[in-house]
Amino acid sequence: MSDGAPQHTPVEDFGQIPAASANTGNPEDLAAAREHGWTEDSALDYNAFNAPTSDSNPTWASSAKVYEWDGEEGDVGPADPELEAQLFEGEHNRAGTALDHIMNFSATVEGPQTYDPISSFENAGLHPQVLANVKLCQYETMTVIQGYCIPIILAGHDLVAVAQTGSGKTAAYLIPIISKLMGKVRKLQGPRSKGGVRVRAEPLVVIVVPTRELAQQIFDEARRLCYRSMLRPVCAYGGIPMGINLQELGKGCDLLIGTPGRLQDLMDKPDVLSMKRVKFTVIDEADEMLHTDWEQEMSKIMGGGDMNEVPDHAYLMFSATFPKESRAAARMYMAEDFIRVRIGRAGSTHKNVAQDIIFVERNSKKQALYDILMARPPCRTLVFCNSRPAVEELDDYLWNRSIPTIFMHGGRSQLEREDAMRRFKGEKFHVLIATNVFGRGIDIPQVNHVVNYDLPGTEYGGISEYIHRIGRTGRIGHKGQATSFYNERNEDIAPALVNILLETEQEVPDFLLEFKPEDGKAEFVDDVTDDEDEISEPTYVTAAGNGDASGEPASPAAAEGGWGTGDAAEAEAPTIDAWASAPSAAW
Ligand SMILES: Nc1ncnc2c1ncn2[C@@H]1O[C@H](COP(=O)(O)OP(=O)(O)OP(=O)(O)O)[C@@H](O)[C@H]1O
Repeated sequence: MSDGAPQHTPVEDFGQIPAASANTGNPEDLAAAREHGWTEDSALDYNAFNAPTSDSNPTWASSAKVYEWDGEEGDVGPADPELEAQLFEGEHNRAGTALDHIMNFSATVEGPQTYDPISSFENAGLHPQVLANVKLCQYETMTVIQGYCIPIILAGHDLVAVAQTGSGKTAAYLIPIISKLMGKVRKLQGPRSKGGVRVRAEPLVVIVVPTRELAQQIFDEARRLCYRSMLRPVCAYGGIPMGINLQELGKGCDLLIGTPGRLQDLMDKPDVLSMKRVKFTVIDEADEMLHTDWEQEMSKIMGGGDMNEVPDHAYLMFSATFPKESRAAARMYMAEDFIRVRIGRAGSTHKNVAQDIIFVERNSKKQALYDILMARPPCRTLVFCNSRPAVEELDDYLWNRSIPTIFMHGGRSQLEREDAMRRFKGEKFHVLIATNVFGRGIDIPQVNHVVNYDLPGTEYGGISEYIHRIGRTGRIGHKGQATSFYNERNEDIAPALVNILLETEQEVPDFLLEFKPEDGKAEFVDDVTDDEDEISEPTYVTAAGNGDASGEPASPAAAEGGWGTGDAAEAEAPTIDAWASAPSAAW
């Protein structure tokens, strides 16, 4: 076991010495793995895992540095070269060359009002510092979901937005929210700590996500987009000492990003956290968060405590999948005039992920995976199993065959989870074996291969989970490979799987042909729109899209890499002074 678990060598045997790095399995396997290019695992300090954690432990991702500016000399603070390098030069995804496959879906907008989409960040009317931060992020082309969501969020609507994995949904909500708040922070913001005295956190934005790793990732994106502003993001999730959260919240907080359990705990401490100023509540991976498993936490977060219930509070929900039952649940929380944006079919995926389905009997899976890893060039690989024991067993097996592995599941300590994450990002060619905890939202550059060692049957999230898992590769215009092991036990997912293969023009293997619809075309009965009787007097507006999933651009603008006319919504980027003096319609 490569990332901290003591099964292979008891922790105490290492004393103060870092663990030996080399896998100690069969010498032939070791030689074969090295010859193939699977690199040595790096040394791991087991003592660090056993060190007592304290509130000042600097290793927690939630303690990462944020830009601090009190605004006394203007809304935009001076550059901080060291932080700037850390935020923008570190490893994060840049758009790949196959961006057209996520740009050519048609968009559907449903709601009482529509907004022309915009097609470039320069013309989106963003706060100049947000625009500068977008440039530092190297976001050059605006993705379709961003072009539709930015004007809707700037206009203050409640929104449900569904778009393919890796299409930039996080920035689609963070950019307009941060832009709208920047320049108004002084007027809106809650207390700030002075002289080290803790204050009560009164965030303007609350972002709820299902996993700790996703909270950390969105926190990082918020740190980038809030750079040089007065806005202060804070991240709070379970598994770390509550004191760490209290310390960060006590400095003041404008954007709070967290997991539901920890947010609920914090809301139970009215002297620590007040929701009375919240202007935006964002539910990311919304279909997952609206699942009945989270009902108690979500009803508290959506309306509990002293939550701001004035209509100037917008609710935004985002996901790549939004099955019908989640859509019904979402409406409970939305204003009557909420807008829905769908890029392509809700729950669809793009063609940048090549999907192979391979028939493998249950007891041959380990060897099959080993063979695949040894047949393909080594790359950053993510392997999904459906249970924690299966993850650990597979990790053991591959590790003993000299493949560098890391494993991750909800049963690991937070220190282990954060270390696993750091190492997976830091090592070039590691294989991360994980449960569904890693299935959604996680954005790690150069994950070139995703393997569904266990396909997610209905009880593990079904086809939605499949879409999210394979979406860990092929992100934002990069190409990726997904391989899934199939046998008779996976028949429950077979019809839906075949539909996805047909929709994305992938080969349907012989053993799945019996599930192919007679006319050979993908059939989706549930994912097009809601039944009319479930919606209160809707006015549907279907916006002209820029194409369809076939990859054919629908307009010359799409062919040029831009799309939509968006004239009405587009505006010249204002100066900082003009921005600060502009009247705000809502606030
Ligand atoms: N306009 C853009 N140009 C280039 N890169 C972008 C742009 N917008 C976002 N990105 C980058 O694309 C990557 C994927 O974005 P993000 O994680 O928000 O995708 P997502 O749609 O939320 O995916 P998922 O459904 O898997 O959560 C991130 O690394 C992000 O920094």
